[in-house]
Amino acid sequence: MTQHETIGVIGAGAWGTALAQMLASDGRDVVLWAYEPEVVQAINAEHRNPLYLPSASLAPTIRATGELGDLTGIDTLLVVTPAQVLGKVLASLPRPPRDLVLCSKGIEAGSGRLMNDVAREASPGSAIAVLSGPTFAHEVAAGMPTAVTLACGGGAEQWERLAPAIARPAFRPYYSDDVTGAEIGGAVKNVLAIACGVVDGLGLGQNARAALIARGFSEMLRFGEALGAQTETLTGLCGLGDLVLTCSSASSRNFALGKALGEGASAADLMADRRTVAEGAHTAPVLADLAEQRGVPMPIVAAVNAILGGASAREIVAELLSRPLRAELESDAGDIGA
Ligand SMILES: NC(=O)C1=CN([C@@H]2O[C@H](COP(=O)(O)OP(=O)(O)OC[C@H]3O[C@@H](n4cnc5c(N)ncnc54)[C@H](O)[C@@H]3O)[C@@H](O)[C@H]2O)C=CC1
Ligand SMILES: O=C(CO)COP(=O)(O)O
Repeated sequence: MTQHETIGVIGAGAWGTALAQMLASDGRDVVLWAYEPEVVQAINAEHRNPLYLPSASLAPTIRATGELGDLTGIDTLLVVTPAQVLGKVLASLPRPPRDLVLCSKGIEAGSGRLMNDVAREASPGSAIAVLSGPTFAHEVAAGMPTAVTLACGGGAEQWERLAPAIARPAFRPYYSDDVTGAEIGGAVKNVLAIACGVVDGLGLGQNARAALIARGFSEMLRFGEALGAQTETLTGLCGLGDLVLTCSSASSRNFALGKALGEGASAADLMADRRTVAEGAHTAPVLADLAEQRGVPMPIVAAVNAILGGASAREIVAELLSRPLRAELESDAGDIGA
């Protein structure tokens, strides 16, 4: 039997646990770092993660640990913490690994940095890749077919190392070298998924949701262009693909958060004491600031930010609908003077 390299996964929420299970599906050893001691205990004793992914039975070759030092000597580490703690967790690694594959979706509050910039500083010398796409954790854990963008900052040479380590029969990575684009797709779609949830919660119908997806995608493209992302990256799995998935299903925590807001729940109540992460709620304020600083119009992102800040969802949607009529494409704006 082929001797596979051991892979490490940092973060045993729903997504880290699902990725560990997918990676272990060829019989390889996976070391999974978990933040909570009870998660370490449950995975090692019962091969389950009742806190974050109760539906999955986990492979016995997944070994959980609470010690980041246990990842020392593993060349490939997938990083799957919430975005806001990624830098802190990586800075606690005793030694930077050869390859870091970032799977978290968000922008750092305060600094406005994408995760690859955060990781570069926290883990100097590691080659950085970004894995992102339409990937509900429970489906990946169940072995259902899934495709992702694997954007390799280390180019084709890094892809040659990572693709065989990560691909499985039902898990297909597609190569890209656009790390910035892959990250922007995942971060922005979370905020747009909240918007679609709000529209659903308000009962505004499927036409409105489709309009939000299309106009939200324009915002993603504009922001991506301002930050140097390739448009083609954002039209792929990690942009449009993930946007369509999370804007259409209450399996998305971001969509579900938006739906509850649309139904009238208060943002403060919904965010208090929540165990699972809805990254869009953390990304919206920093994304709205970045867009404003760079002069990128992102009215849907601004609307989500306002609702998360306590504004009435119904009033904010009414404001969005009363904006002046304009050209759909910026390239046509000059024709009608708008
Ligand atoms: N769940 C999914 O289907 C997918 C999630 N993602 C992304 O993966 C990242 C992680 O999300 P999930 O695994 O879903 O999380 P989750 O919502 O299932 O669990 C929360 C996670 O945060 C960890 N955590 C809480 N406080 C922490 C701290 N101070 N330090 C370190 N870890 C802490 C918990 O241990 C747990 O791993 C997010 O950025 C998310 O956007 C990406 C693709 C799919
Ligand atoms: O990113 C995801 C699927 O690709 C998961 O979305 P949620 O974080 O909204 O559940």
